[in-house]
Amino acid sequence: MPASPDLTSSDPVARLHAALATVIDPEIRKPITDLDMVGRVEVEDETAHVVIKLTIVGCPAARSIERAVRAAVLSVPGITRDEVTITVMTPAERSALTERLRAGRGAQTAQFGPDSLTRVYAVTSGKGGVGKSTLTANLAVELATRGLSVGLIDADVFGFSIPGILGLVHDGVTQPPTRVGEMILPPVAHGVKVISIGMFLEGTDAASRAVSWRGPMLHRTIQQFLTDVFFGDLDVLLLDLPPGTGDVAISIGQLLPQAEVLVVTTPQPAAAEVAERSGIVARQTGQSVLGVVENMAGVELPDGQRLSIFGEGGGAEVARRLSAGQQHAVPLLASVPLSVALREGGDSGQPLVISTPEDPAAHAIKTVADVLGQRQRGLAGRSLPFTTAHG
Ligand SMILES: Nc1ncnc2c1ncn2[C@@H]1O[C@H](COP(=O)(O)OP(=O)(O)OP(=O)(O)O)[C@@H](O)[C@H]1O
Repeated sequence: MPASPDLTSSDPVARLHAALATVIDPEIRKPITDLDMVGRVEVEDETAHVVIKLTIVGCPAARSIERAVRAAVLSVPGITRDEVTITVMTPAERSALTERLRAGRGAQTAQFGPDSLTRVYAVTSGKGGVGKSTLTANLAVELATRGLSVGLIDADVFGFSIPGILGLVHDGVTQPPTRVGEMILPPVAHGVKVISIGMFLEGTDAASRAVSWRGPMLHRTIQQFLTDVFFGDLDVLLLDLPPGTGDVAISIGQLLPQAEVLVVTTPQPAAAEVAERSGIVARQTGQSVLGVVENMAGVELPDGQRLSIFGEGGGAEVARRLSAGQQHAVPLLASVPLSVALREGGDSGQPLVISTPEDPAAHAIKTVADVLGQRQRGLAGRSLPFTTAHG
């Protein structure tokens, strides 16, 4: 741990360290000084000589780190020139860093176990195409804009759409995560740490990206996401599950028994039964159903008429059915109307909650975020292995 930053120190090297402590690794989201990425720091006349050790060769964040380091160095009073040398950590330094990031957690141990303070929400639906991924992505971004540390696992292995919705697909290529040894650093989109099976598949054509896996392999993939992906200290982890009641839902039940489940449905009465089933499976695997979100609900037209393409009442019906025989009623958390802006935001990688926050659909999504953002399992008061002020 570095000495506490002092930008006013009379020692120019101490001032440089203080300035470098403001540079955050964009992937790990910690100050580079906490990550042992700063090597030699010297001052000669008014020139700062700084050695930065990147975690891996060809680190995608290299450019932005270098830019931030130069800006930080030149912001120090008395420094007018910078000599920044970029090198790479030795394997020993890298594995020491990986160990520290795991904070004593063994290589094979999953994050977010039962004693974790992270709130885990699995978003499920009975049918496909009801807007589960769109809502999950918007909820994650909304929670991140509220200052929470948010991770998102796209466990919809057959229809992974989260990277596209969050703007992580460029020219048909999904931004890959960075690997540091065995550790995988998830790309960050709109403040959310995102991991998706789509990031591990080569090629841009549909055939090479089609996933047809059996249960055990799906289970291993989700398990790997929970062990090898470095999420750091999260307040909230969201999982976008595939539609239905298949293997992934059961794996999540086993791997994350404390997960609470959100059931997404359309207002169509026929969809209610299948949506109810996904909630029941979640319960059978020991998870609790937090609530129901109705999506693609009716919209008010300019002439005041209501257009309900998918009918009315499906959300309330699913909530009613899932409440039957339960000690606590399962609430209908929100009814998200059909929205062109919501669809466009998904297509352009600019989620509605930040691109058009005044849209009625954004308001409904924020109502759900109000519930998810309550920090019953938050990190407050926990002593953490890293300084969190910048992380
Ligand atoms: N409220 C809404 N208004 C308009 N379009 C919406 C709304 N919600 C979702 N959509 C659009 O509907 C389509 C399906 O949404 P999405 O991919 O999120 O569904 P899904 O339930 O995750 O599907 P699957 O699980 O099959 O991948 C997308 O084109 C999305 O932009």
